[in-house]
Amino acid sequence: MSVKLTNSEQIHNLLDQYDYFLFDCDGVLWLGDHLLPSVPETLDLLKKLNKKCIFVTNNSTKARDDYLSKFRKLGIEGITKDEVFGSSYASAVYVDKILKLSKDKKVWVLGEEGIEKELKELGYTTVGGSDPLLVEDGVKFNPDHPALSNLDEQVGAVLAGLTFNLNYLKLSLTMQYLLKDNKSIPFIATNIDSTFPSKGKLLIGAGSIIETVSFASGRQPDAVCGKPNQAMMNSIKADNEGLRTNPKRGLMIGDRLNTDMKFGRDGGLDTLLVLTGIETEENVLKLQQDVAPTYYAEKIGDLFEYYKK
Ligand SMILES: O=C(O)[C@H](O)[C@H](O)COP(=O)(O)O
Ligand SMILES: [Mg+2]
Repeated sequence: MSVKLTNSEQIHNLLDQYDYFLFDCDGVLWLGDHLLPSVPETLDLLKKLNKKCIFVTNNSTKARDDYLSKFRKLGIEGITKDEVFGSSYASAVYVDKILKLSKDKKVWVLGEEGIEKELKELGYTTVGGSDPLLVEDGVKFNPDHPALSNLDEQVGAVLAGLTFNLNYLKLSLTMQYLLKDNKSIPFIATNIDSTFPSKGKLLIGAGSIIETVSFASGRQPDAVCGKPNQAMMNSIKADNEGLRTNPKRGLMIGDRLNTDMKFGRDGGLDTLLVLTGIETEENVLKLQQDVAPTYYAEKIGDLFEYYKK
């Protein structure tokens, strides 16, 4: 049964128990550009207590550098690039190190600049993505659009993730690449999140967008690189020996059961679910023990707010 964090003694005991705090971002630290309550104070408290904070997001619209800018813009200083892991970075590393795609091949992107930037940083050329030629503001879809009959023969992989700038042309082009060459072009997805938590409402998530081209092409992704895939956990453990040798000194904090909580549990960490994103207390209380988070709380800021009481 998950323990709800509601008092100072629980928080003091929790802070003594863990050295590594892995934070999901959307629905935990912020909702879009709205910082959630007492987040800076909580991160400052953890820093004062010499805790290691690492940020792990499935939101592929930004590259790691963009997240550093977002933290600074929201008044959170002192975070370094090696403390930020995103599904755009994890997917680009997959293309480079696992798929071993030759650098003279291109990657078709259904997604935003975060994916493009991480791929480019590894030396890849991308097509699609934020290309302005694929924006059809106010223009009726043209089934004879030249791009649909002039696919780029250099494309050697399709990488799909979250985009807020979706249109029928981008979906249709992605589908053409998934069907091309007898469906042989590798299909990589950044993450499976079905919804995107926004202020007070749930919007369409990357997983639902990817499901569209998956259903239409009759193909499932060959790899899904974000949480709960352990690739990012393994990278984090490779950089943090204390967590590698004793994962129970780590706490994974998130808002989604099938990504964040599974990611932490599968990595051998304890887990804290916060109710500021996707999940509800009612859902948590119905969970079987084997998938229930170790703890849950109304919001991450409760770590600070109860600590000082
Ligand atoms: O739709 C998505 O991709 C996800 O809702 C979103 O980006 C999750 O980000 P996270 O909560 O892992 O920071
Ligand atoms: Mg989240």
